[in-house]
Amino acid sequence: MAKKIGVTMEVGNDGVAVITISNPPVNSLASPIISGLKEKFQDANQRSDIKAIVLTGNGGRFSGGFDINVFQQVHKTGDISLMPEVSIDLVCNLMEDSRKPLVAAVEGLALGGGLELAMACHARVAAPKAQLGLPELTLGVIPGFGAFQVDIVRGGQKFGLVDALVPSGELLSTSRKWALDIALGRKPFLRSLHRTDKIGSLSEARAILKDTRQLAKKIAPNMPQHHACIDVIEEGIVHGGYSGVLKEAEVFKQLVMSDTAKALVHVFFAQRATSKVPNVTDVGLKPRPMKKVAVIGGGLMGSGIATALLLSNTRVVLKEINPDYLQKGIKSVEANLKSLVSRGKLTQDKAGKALSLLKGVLDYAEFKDVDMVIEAVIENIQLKQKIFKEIEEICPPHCILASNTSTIDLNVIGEKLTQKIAFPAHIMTLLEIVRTENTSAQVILDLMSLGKAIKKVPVVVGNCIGFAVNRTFFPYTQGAHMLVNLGVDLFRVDRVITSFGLPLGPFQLGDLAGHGIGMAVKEIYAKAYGNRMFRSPLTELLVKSGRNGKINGRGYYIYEKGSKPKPDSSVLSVVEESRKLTNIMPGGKPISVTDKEIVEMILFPVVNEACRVLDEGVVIRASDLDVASVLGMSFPSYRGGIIFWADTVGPKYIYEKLKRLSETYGGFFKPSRYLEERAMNGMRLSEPKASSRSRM
Ligand SMILES: CCCCCCCCCCCCC[C@H](O)CC(=O)SCCNC(=O)CCNC(=O)[C@H](O)C(C)(C)COP(=O)(O)OP(=O)(O)OC[C@H]1O[C@@H](n2cnc3c(N)ncnc32)[C@H](O)[C@@H]1OP(=O)(O)O
Repeated sequence: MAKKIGVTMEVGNDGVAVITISNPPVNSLASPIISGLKEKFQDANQRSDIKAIVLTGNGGRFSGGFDINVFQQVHKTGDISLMPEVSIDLVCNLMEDSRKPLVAAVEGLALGGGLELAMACHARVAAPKAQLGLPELTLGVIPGFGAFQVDIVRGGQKFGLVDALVPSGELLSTSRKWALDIALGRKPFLRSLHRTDKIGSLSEARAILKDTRQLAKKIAPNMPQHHACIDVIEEGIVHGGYSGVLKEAEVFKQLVMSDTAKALVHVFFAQRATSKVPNVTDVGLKPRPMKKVAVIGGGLMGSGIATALLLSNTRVVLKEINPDYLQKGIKSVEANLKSLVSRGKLTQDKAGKALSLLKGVLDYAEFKDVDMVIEAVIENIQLKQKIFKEIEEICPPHCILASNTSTIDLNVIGEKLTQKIAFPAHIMTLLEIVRTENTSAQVILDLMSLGKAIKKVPVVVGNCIGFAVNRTFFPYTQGAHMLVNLGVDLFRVDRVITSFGLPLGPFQLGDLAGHGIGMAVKEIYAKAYGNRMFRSPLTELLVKSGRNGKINGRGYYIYEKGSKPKPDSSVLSVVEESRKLTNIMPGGKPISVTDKEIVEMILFPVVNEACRVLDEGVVIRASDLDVASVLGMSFPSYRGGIIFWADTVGPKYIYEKLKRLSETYGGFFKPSRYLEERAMNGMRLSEPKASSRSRM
């Protein structure tokens, strides 16, 4: 059924006009909605039978904000005129300065422009679970409907953003009465843009703005929108609310066209596109409920997976090999839940309920009626094969057998099985659901549904060593090791990469993950991708010197409780030993590189491997790999993800740079066929492939 888009107005016998926004699923402020609002507000202000106005949203949601599809159109066409020039006309003239009182009845959510419309009203009545927010910064823009000109931009009744909280069933009636009370002078007729009672002196304001500018420089050095917010707030404080709204519209227009906005809007839609899997989500299948799930292995990953499942109200059977390990695993789950409670993310009551769904076992007796088994033991192929062979005899036919492996080829784990199996890999925000040629569409759908239930972002990927993320990023650490063996300071490498936007540089990341893991899987990668790997002895030497990483307080950095990691200068002797063994410094002298070259020598090989991932069809679409790089490797979202960023830099430039580097430093930098083809033909890396070669 076609969705109903528009703005309606119903006038009651009480003389109150209820104006309702309708644009499923989130009542976004698309062009027809904005013109409909202008028409209804004009009409309501002219009609003598209307004393007051209530604004609300259809379907239990007020409004999810301005239509982000318009941003995407502007980015595709470069035509900024697609953006409505409405701030002053709609928000100021027709709402703020309306002769008749306007009350917002807010249910569900009021985000971005949705919240700004509510703020332009003369009062706001909300239902208890309403979500209020200004997420524009996450899209690379700023609120463009005057939010920053209202002197209360924080949520909740306490700060005056919401005047009353009432149960959903009383929302409209309370809002109507509130609007009438304002019309009859029984409640104040407050125009936000005119309010200055909460603004201090100019000097006080300027001091706060100065500190805020310092903070913005620190937390968002690479993004313009945070600094732009401060500029428009200052404009409003110094020159008044109306000037501030005009400044917002002007700055909004500039930011919409910024690279940051293009990247963040791309990631917004890319993340939602991952839910669309051809021949899985478009063939009428329904996901099956996962009522009871077994987790084998109560270590860091197993207990984390068990915790996520329990929080989604799933019964969990946690199996370990002996009572000590089992007790440790259960304690880890308890600690995970306790940490959520202490951080205010979970009530004590819900934590108790979640824990009541957990059962620890030492054998497979409880596996007879499980809907799924997730193996989360150490990365040992024989052990994994043995476990799956054992449980295949016991589990019911419909049961999904899954592994948490982040590296091992699934066909190898499952080679001794007769059953069809599927394997979700790493559980973080990103959930790579890895499919083999044996995995049915139904199982994929079940896993996608379970992934969403445990608040992850599922991305369906093909089967190869490292799957999508770890495969794409294996050159990340190796490029850094090459630079250090070429004489570049390792702490400088980390600083440059964090300045680029990754939260941790490659060396600090290695400390965090633990260097033992890297060594355990090194041979698996060498067997699969050896012809293009840089083999560095640095990790082995580091571990041999007693430095396993954060886990034992020392790696490349020193880790002391309560303080930030400190570079460990004593590690440089280990680095020197590695440099002697690799002996790759030209003429025995350290190379001289710029910061830009450090970024290129580390991330261009990653782009190169990403091209091979696209070429082999390991992902359905390039934007899935962007999402996977952002959520799985913390690649900066404001650069759009690994492929989006590479297309911004330019495939030809990357290809030529890699070609020159490979002539100097060897096969690690050798451009892939996919990259060469696209560079030579002037094609973007994200353009879908013509051929259908795929691992899916
Ligand atoms: C000549 C030119 C002059 C120019 C001058 C400029 C003047 C200014 C004019 C513009 C003023 C701008 C005003 C405002 O300040 C700017 C904004 O409002 S920006 C948008 C702010 N809102 C958001 O960021 C919210 C984004 N959405 C979400 O966070 C979530 O979707 C949700 C709302 C919390 C709902 O979450 P879920 O229930 O999980 O659902 P999904 O996320 O899967 O979404 C479902 C479906 O809806 C689509 N969608 C969601 N939000 C929007 C949106 N704001 N616009 C369009 N579409 C939206 C989403 O893509 C999904 O679609 P599907 O995948 O199902 O097709």
